[in-house]
Amino acid sequence: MEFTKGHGTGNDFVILPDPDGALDLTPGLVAALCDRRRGLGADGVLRVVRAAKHPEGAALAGEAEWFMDYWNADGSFAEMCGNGARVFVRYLVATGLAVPTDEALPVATRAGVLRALVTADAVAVEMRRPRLYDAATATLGGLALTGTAVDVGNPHLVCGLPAGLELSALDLTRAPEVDPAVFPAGVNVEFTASADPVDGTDGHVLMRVYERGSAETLSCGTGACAVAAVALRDAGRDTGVMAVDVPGGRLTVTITDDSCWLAGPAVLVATGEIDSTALPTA
Ligand SMILES: N[C@@H](CCC[C@H](N)C(=O)O)C(=O)O
Repeated sequence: MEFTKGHGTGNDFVILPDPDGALDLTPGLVAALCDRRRGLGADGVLRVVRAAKHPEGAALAGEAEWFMDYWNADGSFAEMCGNGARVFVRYLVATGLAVPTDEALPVATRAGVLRALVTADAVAVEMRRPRLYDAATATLGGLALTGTAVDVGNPHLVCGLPAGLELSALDLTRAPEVDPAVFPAGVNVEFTASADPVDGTDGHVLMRVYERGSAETLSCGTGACAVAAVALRDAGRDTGVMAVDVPGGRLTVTITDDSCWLAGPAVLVATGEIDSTALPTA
């Protein structure tokens, strides 16, 4: 099985080319590939399949040639992955499966068709505009933090830290507890602190994330969009440009009246072949 490994601000993925949708990708195989000791190791898998050849992509095949079949490291599905989409587009362009033009490149996902713009240093994707919809609590080792639930195609809970508590003090080796009635399908939880202004932006936020299906990661693109929307709301604004610093680097989120662009580096680091018979079995 051929693979490429890539990452966006440290959020890393195994990319599996499967243009005709022939691969029997199972939750067990995904979890084995993402195993950091006995597999390749990754936060998730991106299967590159023609939209027309994937049951969830077929309806979008008229709008986008390629479908991003995204899986979390534990073998569960997610509707959307912002960094995954950026790395997916980097792969399409690097392998010649798509040719970048001045026009934004469409990509089909479980959350609909997104558009991407590619430069040498960055890939920007237009995400769904974040929708802030509820207040909810995350509890972490006895610390209860109230935050804002946000829909970015996938579910998020954004919790600001109280004054005096550093992001680095949080223990994210365990999942934060959340109310399953508010998040019946689980949730990605972002913890945030504000930071000094960055030139060319309207605000600057630091964030750590515990991802549904992947545990703590170095970055989460949809999470950055959710965090930016909450920070803008807290500043009394609906639109603006936010720098979001994650442990793996910096993402820039630009929210307008009708769009949300997520931008940052997207890097391919290796290509090779996997001996799937040597992977741990589920
Ligand atoms: N890392 C991603 C989000 C991946 C999906 C998430 N774990 C979920 O289950 O919703 C990103 O960059 O957005």
